[in-house]
Amino acid sequence: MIYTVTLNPSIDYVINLEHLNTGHVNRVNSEHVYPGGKGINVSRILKNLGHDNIATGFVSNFTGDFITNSLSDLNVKSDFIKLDNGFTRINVKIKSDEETEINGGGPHISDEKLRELFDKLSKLKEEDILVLAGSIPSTLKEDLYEKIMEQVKVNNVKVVVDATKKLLLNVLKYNPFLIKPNNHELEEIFNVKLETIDDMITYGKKLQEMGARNVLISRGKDGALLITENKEVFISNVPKGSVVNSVGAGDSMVAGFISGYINSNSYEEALKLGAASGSATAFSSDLAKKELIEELIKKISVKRR
Ligand SMILES: Nc1ncnc2c1ncn2[C@@H]1O[C@H](COP(=O)(O)OP(=O)(O)OP(=O)(O)O)[C@@H](O)[C@H]1O
Ligand SMILES: O=P(O)(O)OC[C@@]1(O)O[C@H](CO)[C@@H](O)[C@@H]1O
Repeated sequence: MIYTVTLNPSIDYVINLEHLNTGHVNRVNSEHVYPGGKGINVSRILKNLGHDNIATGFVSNFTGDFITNSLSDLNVKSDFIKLDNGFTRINVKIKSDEETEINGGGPHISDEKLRELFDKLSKLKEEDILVLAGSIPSTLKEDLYEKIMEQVKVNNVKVVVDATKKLLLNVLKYNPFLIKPNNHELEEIFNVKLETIDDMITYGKKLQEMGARNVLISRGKDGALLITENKEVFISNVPKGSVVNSVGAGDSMVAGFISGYINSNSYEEALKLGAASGSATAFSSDLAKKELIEELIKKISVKRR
């Protein structure tokens, strides 16, 4: 089974407006709400691609109910721990001349509730895949992903981590199966400017030397590159299309990669399906549907470096 953990889910409130005038009242042209948070997005795309999975993490209050109800409507299995304080955050995504995001802080998670999560994860087995994705609420310690990995490593669970900075660096010693920084996160981690693909490969390989098995570097509209545990490097293009909403493109790429890998056992195919899924979400108002992913995969070309 595939499990996704979203410690800090969100309702994504996506609004479109001509132009954002800060300091004034703005009226939207259209508005949508989606269950959000990186792990939840991964779960939704996995389900769209035909993989049963279980989304877990913490939810709270009426906004948390929206998350669990929406996932149930979408036939995505979930097993969230309910908090009795605060509320699941609402993240505002403004689509205007540019994309602006305002992400909420999220509720406090007590030690007792954290223990419940650890209990759940202790039951995972070697054949399971665990996806740890997104930020952790500011009230939790930065070593949480590390602690989770330490626990599941005992059972040889394959772990995928999509997180930034210290959160990511700290888990590398537990040899995650896959990490997916974007090129900006890679720059931030090493405090460098990455001008060329070769630069990105050099720094991606450093993350491998620090313990990651496979490193997928997403580059937004410029595609992606993959450095595999077999020391191969693959580079993917992006298909042509108009961008509607790139929120969740990275999560879709992670889900597509996992799906491609499960289906074919080939890293090259995994990258293809990951790239098609990322672009399909960028070209959709909500997360990508299977039909568009299947159409776009025909336009993905992967080159070996
Ligand atoms: N504008 C775009 N046009 C076409 N494909 C895109 C675009 N943006 C993203 N993609 C596809 O999705 C993949 C992931 O996107 P990106 O690098 O933006 O991830 P991310 O920064 O993790 O995104 P997010 O945090 O919004 O989910 C890219 O590697 C690319 O394949
Ligand atoms: O605050 P975090 O956890 O870093 O990111 C949360 C978030 O921006 O990520 C997803 C897109 O990747 C959205 O669904 C969600 O609102």
